[in-house]
Amino acid sequence: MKKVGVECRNIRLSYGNTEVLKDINISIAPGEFFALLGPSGSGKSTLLRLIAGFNQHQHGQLLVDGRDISGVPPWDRNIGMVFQNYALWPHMTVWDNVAFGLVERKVPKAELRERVQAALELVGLADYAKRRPNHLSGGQQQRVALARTIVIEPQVLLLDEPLSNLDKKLRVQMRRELLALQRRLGITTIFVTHDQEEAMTTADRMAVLNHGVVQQLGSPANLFDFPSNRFVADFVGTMNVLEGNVRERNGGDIVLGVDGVGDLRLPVDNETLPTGRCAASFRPHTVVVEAAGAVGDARYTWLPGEILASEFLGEFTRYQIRIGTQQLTADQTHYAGLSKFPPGASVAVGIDPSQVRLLAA
Ligand SMILES: Nc1ncnc2c1ncn2[C@@H]1O[C@H](COP(=O)(O)OP(=O)(O)OP(=O)(O)O)[C@@H](O)[C@H]1O
Repeated sequence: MKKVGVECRNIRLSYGNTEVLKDINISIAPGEFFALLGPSGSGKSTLLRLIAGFNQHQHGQLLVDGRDISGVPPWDRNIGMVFQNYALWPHMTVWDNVAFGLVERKVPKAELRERVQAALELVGLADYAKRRPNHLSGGQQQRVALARTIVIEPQVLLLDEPLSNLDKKLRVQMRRELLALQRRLGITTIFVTHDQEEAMTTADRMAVLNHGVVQQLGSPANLFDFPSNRFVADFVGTMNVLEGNVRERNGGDIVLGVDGVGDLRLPVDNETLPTGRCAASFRPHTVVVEAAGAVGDARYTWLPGEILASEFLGEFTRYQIRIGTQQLTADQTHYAGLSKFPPGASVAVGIDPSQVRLLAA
């Protein structure tokens, strides 16, 4: 099957006076697994439904394979969508659910049988053809919904939070299956989720949406390592933020006077030398915690701190630490027998300047 690209050009959509999508520009490559990530109400489902043809934008263009399909009804789009609640027909067997789209399209019987069988095999449900959906587990129902969509051989597959009804373990298993299936079929896929882990583990690239605006678009690693603003930094993973004023510039370095803490010397990219008020942002796993007074690695900037609280999460311990008048989070890898710092302990907190991103405050 031909792989097609999907492009949103200057798309705007309003419900009454409320602008829900504001000038969306996204270009998805043929065969790409693309995630739309954002909090509740950010406009993810509205955009997905717009691509499916259930919502109509008032401005801009929607191109599939270079052709503007704005105004083309859903059934003429060759786009398949899997809904959050699966939307299976409870009175029909698994077979009939999967066959439905082909019956509608008046596909000849022999071909229909072959395609339904192949779709069920693809999702590992060939032995469940005679069951009804309510006699299946959540994961199996999800697979039926996928088979039902894939069987019509859409050029684009849209998935609206397809894993959110499953428990955590099954969700992890299903997202791997989904990715493997997508790779096998090579079908351009757009996946909506509010779960950053789900987006990061599956997507080739993703867009973070907030209030109907694309905040940033890129590979998961790019967004995680180089968030372009505070919203993305906070939404994709956990981020420490220390606000302050740029006090001095020195070659490739700047000195940030962090409120209530003191100076932090940071290397910056010359082209983006910031001025004025800034936020030094860094991930909890890049922070090192040592006993107060220990001689720490010279690569780090060391600040005195006090443990406020700790959470043991198995693989690591997450500390809340007070430094000056601010608070930060530090994740320390856990090893058997390793003692932990109790609340109230004085510690030295090491910040790795190479891992700090300066963002607009
Ligand atoms: N039919 C509608 N009429 C009016 N407003 C709507 C309609 N559908 C959605 N909205 C509004 O549009 C905004 C975006 O909704 P949308 O469902 O796209 O968000 P979302 O990011 O998918 O959220 P969630 O993760 O909760 O599904 C919300 O403020 C919502 O209230």
